[in-house]
Amino acid sequence: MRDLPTSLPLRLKGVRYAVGGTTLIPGLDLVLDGRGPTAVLGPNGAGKSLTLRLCHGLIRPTAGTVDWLGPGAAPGRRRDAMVFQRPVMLRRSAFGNLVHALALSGLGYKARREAARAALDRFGLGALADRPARVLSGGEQQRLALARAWALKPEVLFLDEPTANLDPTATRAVESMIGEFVRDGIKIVMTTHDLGQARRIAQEIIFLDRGRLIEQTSAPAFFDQPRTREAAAFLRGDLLC
Ligand SMILES: Nc1ncnc2c1ncn2[C@@H]1O[C@H](COP(=O)(O)OP(=O)(O)OP(=O)(O)O)[C@@H](O)[C@H]1O
Repeated sequence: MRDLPTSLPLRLKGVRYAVGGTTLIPGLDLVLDGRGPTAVLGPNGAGKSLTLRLCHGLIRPTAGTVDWLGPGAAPGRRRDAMVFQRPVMLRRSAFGNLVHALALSGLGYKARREAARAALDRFGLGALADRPARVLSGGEQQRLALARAWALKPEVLFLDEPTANLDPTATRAVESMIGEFVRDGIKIVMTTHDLGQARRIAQEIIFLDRGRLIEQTSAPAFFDQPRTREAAAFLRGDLLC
């Protein structure tokens, strides 16, 4: 068990995000603390992926601020990782992909090879170590991407629809890995369209609609007694308009 994340809370204050004159996120105020796992829910186009990308620093807000406020937060210190719906694998073996990511994080030759091996073994991927990563199945690649992220020892892991293209068996395998991350003390923030998955995994729900934060609440409260008309309609499967 790792210590609780020390870089959190992460605060988005007055965040606006626009592309080419079109405002996609009009103004987002959000605080992510050590509670969780957190599921970010909302209809297509609600701004879930953009919000994760803003949190992770992949895109910069047009206005407003994104700040890590915890006692362990320090400028330039990497404390979060992100895994995408379609993982990006380099043209090398599964093991080579992990070693490469660990090299970029600054680990020396021997340490990164040991850490890569440990990550593959920990998640039952040892048999895939020498296979070219790009020929692995979608489920195997996603598990490899998660093992690669875990090997970097993030405090916070952003997952953007990690099981969107996976069959039930691969989905279960990914959810089981997420469970292990949580037990390791990693704060999970994930988007999903699978409400069953959100119920299984999340303790906190962030519900977005049209780039706005509509609700941030505990998962039981969200599913049993949504406070807003938008959330209730979303849970009923109604189109939001
Ligand atoms: N680079 C971009 N240029 C223009 N529009 C964009 C860009 N990136 C995202 N958008 C738009 O911003 C809105 C929010 O996108 P985002 O991907 O965050 O939605 P989402 O909630 O993750 O949706 P989904 O559930 O469909 O994946 C969408 O309408 C999308 O088309």
